[in-house]
Amino acid sequence: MKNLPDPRNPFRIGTRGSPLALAQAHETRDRLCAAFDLPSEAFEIVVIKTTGDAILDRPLKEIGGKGLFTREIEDDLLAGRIDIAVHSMKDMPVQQPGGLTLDCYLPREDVRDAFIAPSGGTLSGLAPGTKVGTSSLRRKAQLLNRRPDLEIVEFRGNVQTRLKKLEAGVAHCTFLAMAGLNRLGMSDVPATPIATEEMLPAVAQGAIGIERRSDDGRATELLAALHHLETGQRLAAERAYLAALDGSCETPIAGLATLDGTTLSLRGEILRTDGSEALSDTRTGLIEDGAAIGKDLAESLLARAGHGFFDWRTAS
Ligand SMILES: NCc1[nH]cc(CCC(=O)O)c1CC(=O)O
Repeated sequence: MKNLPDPRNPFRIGTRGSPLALAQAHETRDRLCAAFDLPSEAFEIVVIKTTGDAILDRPLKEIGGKGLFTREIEDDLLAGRIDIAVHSMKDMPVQQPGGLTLDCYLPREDVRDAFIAPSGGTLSGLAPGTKVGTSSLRRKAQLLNRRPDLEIVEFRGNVQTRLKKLEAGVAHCTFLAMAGLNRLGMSDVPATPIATEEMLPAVAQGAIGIERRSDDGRATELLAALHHLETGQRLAAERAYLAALDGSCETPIAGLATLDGTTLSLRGEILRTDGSEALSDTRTGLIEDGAAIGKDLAESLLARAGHGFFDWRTAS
């Protein structure tokens, strides 16, 4: 490959500044160094402060929802201030702005949610009225669906902030993605993984995506060497499902694709925000039909839900 980055002309990797985002950017840099036998100085990690990082005291859906953490990074990418942007795919809208391409995924981490209770206890053993901290509409609805007797406490901030809130007694327990804990190397956190049959994760949970300007030939070549095929195939189905559901941060939606030989299975769940109703189903087909499987599953769930399933959106 001609025109490889070098320390005098480093390739700029844009990221948010949270510890998890930085870990993901470093993983991206390390993989690029290994794939092209380059020194780490050939890359520069550029930290971008986003509005979502600055506002910590309000629920995400009030300040702009999904895309809030990524729009400003995408502006820097379009303006040429960075060469690629590293994202948690779980936080990415299904469509990218014109001029940008998102088709490079790193190998997916553990997709499961984890139950975190520093003062002990199990998820099934929680006493009625226990305070559970989460700001995720999906986790809140899934939990209330099974345990309407629990109390949900709004809980934003990065992994470290949430753990501090638990210590301070704001809530008794919380949920975090295993992927985040693993990528941060936080094996000391008392985390119990929850089986996906028990709590279906968010679409794209555990996957890192790398975005580039569509016309940047160098970035296209560099990222082609990093792309993980199976992760891309699973996300194609999950994101087609999300797109057909018109999913945003404001709707409790879960979805997970798994591969077995030439077959892809996609399980999806949609819930009323208060947890009073949950609908789920699974579709299986050929891996290359992932996008159609996603759309088909979404449409059948929406048909069962009927008009008004998500109507709380206009009600409050
Ligand atoms: N919405 C925040 C967010 N985005 C991605 C992750 C975790 C890592 C991942 O799923 O890749 C988290 C935190 C969490 O849910 O615990």
